[in-house]
Amino acid sequence: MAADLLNISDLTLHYGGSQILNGVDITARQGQVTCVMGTNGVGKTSLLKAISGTHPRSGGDYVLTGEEIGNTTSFELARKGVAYVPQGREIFPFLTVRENLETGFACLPRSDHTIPDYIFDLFPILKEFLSRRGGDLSGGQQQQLAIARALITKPKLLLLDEPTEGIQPNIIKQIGEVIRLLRDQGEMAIILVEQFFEFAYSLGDEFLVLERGTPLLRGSKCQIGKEQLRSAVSV
Ligand SMILES: Nc1ncnc2c1ncn2[C@@H]1O[C@H](COP(=O)(O)OP(=O)(O)OP(=O)(O)O)[C@@H](O)[C@H]1O
Repeated sequence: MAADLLNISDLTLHYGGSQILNGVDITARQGQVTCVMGTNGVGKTSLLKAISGTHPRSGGDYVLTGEEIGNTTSFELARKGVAYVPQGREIFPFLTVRENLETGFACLPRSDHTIPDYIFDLFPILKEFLSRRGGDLSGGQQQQLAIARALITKPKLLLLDEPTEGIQPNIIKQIGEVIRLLRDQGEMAIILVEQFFEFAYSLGDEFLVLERGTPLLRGSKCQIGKEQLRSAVSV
C-alpha cells in the first residue's frame, strides 16, 4: 500500500458568510493520482485552494507527511512541498519562459536555483521557446509551462486544476503522459481536479466526487465502478 502523504479530514471553507466546503475528507498517496470530480461550482477549486493555502480553511485537520498543518501561508506550504497549478494556468505573460520557470526558485535554497534537465525531457517545447514571452505561447504550451514551473519547486504533492481545459487533443495526450510518468516514479502524490471524464478515469487511482461542497462518492478505482463514477459525476 502506498504511503499517505496528505490526510485532510472534515474540511470546511467559507468565502465571507458563504459556506462552500462542508466535511470534506481527502487523502493523497505517493505514486498515486487522486481525482476530484463533480460539476461546475461544487467546490473543486476551493478544495485545492485550501490544500495549497491560497484560501484559509475554516476548519478540519490537515496532516502533510505526518506533520499537523495549521492555517499557514501558501509560500510556507510551497516550501513544504505543495505545488499548485491553478485553473487558467496563471503564467506571467510578459516574462519569458525561462523567467516564468525561474519564479519557481522562490521556495528553494539558492543551491537549487538551476532548471533541471528533466524539465525539458518532459516538455521539450519549453527548451525551444525559453526566450519567448509566456503570453506568446499557445494555451497548451502555457499549461505545460505552468506544470513545469510547479515541478521546479520539487514538490511532494502536485495539485492540478483542470489541466485539459481549453487544450488541443495532442497536448492533452502529452500532459496525460507526463502525469502518468510522475505518478509511476512513485515519489510524488498528485491531486487532479478534472471534468474530462475519460482523462480523469484513465489516470485516477482514487476518486472523490463532490456535490455542493460535500463528498458524494469516495473510493479507489477497485471500489468504484466506471459507470457508478460516471453517474455520480453527472449529478
Ligand atoms: N472568491 C470567491 N468568493 C465568493 N464565492 C466564490 C469565490 N470563489 C468561488 N466562489 C463560489 O464557490 C463555489 C465553488 O466554486 P469553485 O470554483 O470552488 O467550484 P468548482 O467546482 O471548482 O467549479 P468549476 O468547475 O466551475 O471551476 C461556487 O458557487 C462559486 O461561485
